[in-house]
Amino acid sequence: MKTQPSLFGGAMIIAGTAVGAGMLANPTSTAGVWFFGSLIVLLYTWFCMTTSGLMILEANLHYPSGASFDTVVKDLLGRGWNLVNGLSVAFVLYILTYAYITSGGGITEGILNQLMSSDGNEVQIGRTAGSLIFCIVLATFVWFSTKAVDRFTTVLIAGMVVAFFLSTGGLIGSVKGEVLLNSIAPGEQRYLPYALAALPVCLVSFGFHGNVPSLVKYYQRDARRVVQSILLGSLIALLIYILWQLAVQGNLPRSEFAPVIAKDGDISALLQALGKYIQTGYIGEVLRFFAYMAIASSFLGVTLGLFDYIADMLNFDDSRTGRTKAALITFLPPLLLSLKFPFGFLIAIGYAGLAATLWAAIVPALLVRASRRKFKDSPYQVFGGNFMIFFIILFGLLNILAQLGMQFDLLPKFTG
Ligand SMILES: N[C@@H](Cc1ccccc1)C(=O)O
Repeated sequence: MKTQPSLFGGAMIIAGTAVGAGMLANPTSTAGVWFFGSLIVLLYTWFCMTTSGLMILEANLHYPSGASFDTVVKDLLGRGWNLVNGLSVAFVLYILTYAYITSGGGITEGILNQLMSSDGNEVQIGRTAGSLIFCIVLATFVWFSTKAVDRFTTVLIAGMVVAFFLSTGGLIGSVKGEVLLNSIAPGEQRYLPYALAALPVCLVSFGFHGNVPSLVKYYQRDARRVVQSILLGSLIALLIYILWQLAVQGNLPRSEFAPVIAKDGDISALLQALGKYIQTGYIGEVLRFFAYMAIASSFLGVTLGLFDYIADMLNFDDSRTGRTKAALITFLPPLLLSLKFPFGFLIAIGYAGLAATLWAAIVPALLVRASRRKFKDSPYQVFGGNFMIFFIILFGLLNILAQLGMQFDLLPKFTG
């Protein structure tokens, strides 16, 4: 008898994918609604994104293992939706892979330069080498197997958790009530107008949905296991985001976010601004390490989803040749793009949000509606009936509204 992979492994794949670049931008994008508002936005987004992940599972279970979006959407919603969905999935996964290679490549370059340089002998390997090394090393795990990704992601997340608690532990110790409550702050006193604008970045930070079909295969269609790992994985992400909000928004006053916002939420700008309020010498180093682990584990999760998606769509088998072909189509385009345009991280995350709303919120709800009509019996059904379908579509529409509102400057913009 084959033994089941552990629950922990699946939860790690989910949490590893979710916790990533989106999270690093959360405190800045929620500066307008500030701490309590951000808790509400985070909880709402967590609930909706977890539920939509479960909806993908429900629809997926009507199809053979390994069937991913392409198969399921085409059958349930038709060719038109499948085209829209396929384009938005590919767009999000590819552009995130690109974003991870640019930022992960930059950090790799920095670390290797530091390691190989000695007094009087400065080594500069360059951004291209950094990106190539980062991408090739991680891509090898994906090419090898899902199990290898699971193992390595677990190691990365362990490192990430340690770095996270070391850095935010220091920050949480110095949280000040008046900063957190913004009670003696000068400047802008309104919060509510900025609630909508906080949604899309939070949506990106709870994105893991490309991995649901992979998990169905991984747990050999054991629905209970997949549900548990989606719940556990997304709860871990939620917990980490709340602590992160507390660490940042409890130290850096709301009125001081201006320079960070001016730099599009750049993480080093954030650390610099924080530096005026606490001692960030070692915290800065550990936070950089944390960001690196977060980016690497998201890279693994996202490209695993993309890899399975491509293999399913182009009918590549699980042989060495099949996997090599899928790997080339997965990694080569974003790698080449990142070598040509090495600095496009934040712009990429922005576009990812809009496209992700479509396939990670709206399409899952439509899939469940269609599959409940088509199949009378389901091995698994998401709670909440038709109301939940409506609730998730509303969430998606609010996000699209927020994105468009920001694009066309129709929403009030918090500038610190
Ligand atoms: N949650 C990931 C991004 C992501 C979005 C959608 C699907 C998969 C991953 C991050 O914050 O980095």
